[in-house]
Amino acid sequence: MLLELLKDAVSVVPEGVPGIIKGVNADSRAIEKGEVFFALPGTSVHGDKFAGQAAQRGAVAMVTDREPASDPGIPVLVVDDVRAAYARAAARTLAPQPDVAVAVTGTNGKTSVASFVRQIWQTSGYPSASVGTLGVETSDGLLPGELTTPDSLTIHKSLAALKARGIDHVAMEASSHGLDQRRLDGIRFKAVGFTNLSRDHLDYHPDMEAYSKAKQRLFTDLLEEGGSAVINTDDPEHMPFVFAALDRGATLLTIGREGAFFEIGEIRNEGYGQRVTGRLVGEPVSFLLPLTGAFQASNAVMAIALAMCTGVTKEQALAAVEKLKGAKGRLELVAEHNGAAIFVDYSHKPVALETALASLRDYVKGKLHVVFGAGGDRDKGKRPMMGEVAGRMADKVIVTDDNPRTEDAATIRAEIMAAVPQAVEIGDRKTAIETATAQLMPGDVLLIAGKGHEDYQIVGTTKHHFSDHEVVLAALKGL
Ligand SMILES: CC(=O)N[C@H]1[C@@H](OP(=O)(O)OP(=O)(O)OC[C@H]2O[C@@H](n3ccc(=O)[nH]c3=O)[C@H](O)[C@@H]2O)O[C@H](CO)[C@@H](O)[C@@H]1O[C@H](C)C(=O)N[C@@H](C)C(=O)N[C@H](CCC(=O)O)C(=O)O
Ligand SMILES: Nc1ncnc2c1ncn2[C@@H]1O[C@H](COP(=O)(O)OP(=O)(O)OP(=O)(O)O)[C@@H](O)[C@H]1O
Ligand SMILES: N[C@H](CCC[C@H](N)C(=O)O)C(=O)O
Ligand SMILES: [Mg+2]
Repeated sequence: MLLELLKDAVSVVPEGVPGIIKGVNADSRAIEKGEVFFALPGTSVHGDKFAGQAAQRGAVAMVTDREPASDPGIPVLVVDDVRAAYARAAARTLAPQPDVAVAVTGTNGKTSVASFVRQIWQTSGYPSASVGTLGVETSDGLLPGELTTPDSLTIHKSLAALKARGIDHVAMEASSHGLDQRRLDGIRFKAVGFTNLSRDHLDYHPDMEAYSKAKQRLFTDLLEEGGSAVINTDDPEHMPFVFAALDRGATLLTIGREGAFFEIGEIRNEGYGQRVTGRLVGEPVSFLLPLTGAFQASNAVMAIALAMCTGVTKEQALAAVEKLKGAKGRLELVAEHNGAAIFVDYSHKPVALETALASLRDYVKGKLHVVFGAGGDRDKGKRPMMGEVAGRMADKVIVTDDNPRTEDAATIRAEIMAAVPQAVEIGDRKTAIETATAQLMPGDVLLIAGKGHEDYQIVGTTKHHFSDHEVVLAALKGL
């Protein structure tokens, strides 16, 4: 790997760096001989603390954003935005990447939209992948990952592997953490999308404006020149994204009830699916979406727009959405029992929970039940908000555990229960699900919210195997 490649990422290459470098890494524990160590300002510690270890393991230089307190014994280069430099260096050293990348941001719907874009591309004849909360997915299967937007090095290793397999189309989820931490800065997107903005992650971002600004980076900084921006104008927070797109000189495609690119007209339930009618660039269109919940119509329309920005025709896109499969655990009908329906959903934020419960109300002839909790070591403000939503939207509420992590699980439950005192508290998630399923009467609907695709419960720092799907099916067998 030529040192030349680094020059794109940093303005001046320090004296003494050899002509050939092996690669880049921001983790001193994983540095290999011949690599350049990027010392990043972390949320818990600054990477420069580990410069000595990096040098000892064979780093040939260090790039960072402040003068190190002590001489690490290797050349040091100080840059303004070392996270961005790291992302660009990772991109250059691991090039090439797939030719066509699109990304979607927003509080809810990213995983669904990325998956739908991948499926539309695939059905239209483009080998493709999605990268996000579920991991890296292709038509061959899923490689699970840890983060929604992985770190730059992981992303570029994945992209390089996809390219090597002949995959040239990739749809990515851009989380606010990922955007703020520049994890995607080495990628230029041909099209980007904004779904919606509501409360989440205020443990990380100082306020909602900072949270929105982090998401706007996708439009202001990462969209390639002449690229396209798809915006859901049904969301009240969409305007800053329109301005960001216009500032960038992007082609603007609006979708929603008043969308100019796709105007959503009527959405009518057909069984657990729905018939969507509207206008695509003024022309009347209609498709049968085999998914539950009006929010999925919005996600599908966004995916149609992103796919059409990248070579898919209107006819291909409309045919492909009729075959869409929902992302695992996104308002997924897991079982029907005794005339009642049981859904698993990944709503772990107030608006998502409200959206899921509102979507299911259409199917309730008896009572709407919900079992949910809230994650530990995450935004605490969400807890009473989710409690309030459940109390208002459901008839029977059970509050349980959802990844308490290093927090006291009973305290998390109490913070939810404060806003929904009529709820029943059952900490053990398995018992909570068993109790709820045993209560179901004909015409009832049960929503098990928060975990979706997850197959674990994190208590302390230990991941225990736990799947809402498995517990539901086992509980029904016992009834
Ligand atoms: C709060 C947060 O976002 N942390 C992420 C961040 O870590 P950090 O930079 O703060 O790490 P740090 O521990 O302070 O260390 C600073 C630097 O020192 C380096 N280091 C550290 C120790 C050592 O011995 N040697 C060493 O070199 C680290 O590699 C790092 O470069 O950067 C790391 C590498 O990219 C991430 O793995 C890590 O994600 C943690 C595990 C995490 O839980 N993140 C979640 C909150 C997250 O990012 N979630 C979003 C949103 C999900 C959603 O949409 O709901 C996601 O995209 O998944
Ligand atoms: N367009 C939407 N509007 C409102 N709620 C939605 C929308 N799409 C999905 N949801 C709700 O949000 C949940 C998560 O959906 P999805 O995984 O697609 O979103 P995400 O943005 O990827 O979430 P995360 O930030 O956890 O990665 C769904 O299970 C559903 O309850
Ligand atoms: N990517 C999300 C996942 C949350 C899922 C939920 N089950 C929880 O643990 O809170 C986050 O880190 O906030
Ligand atoms: Mg996601």
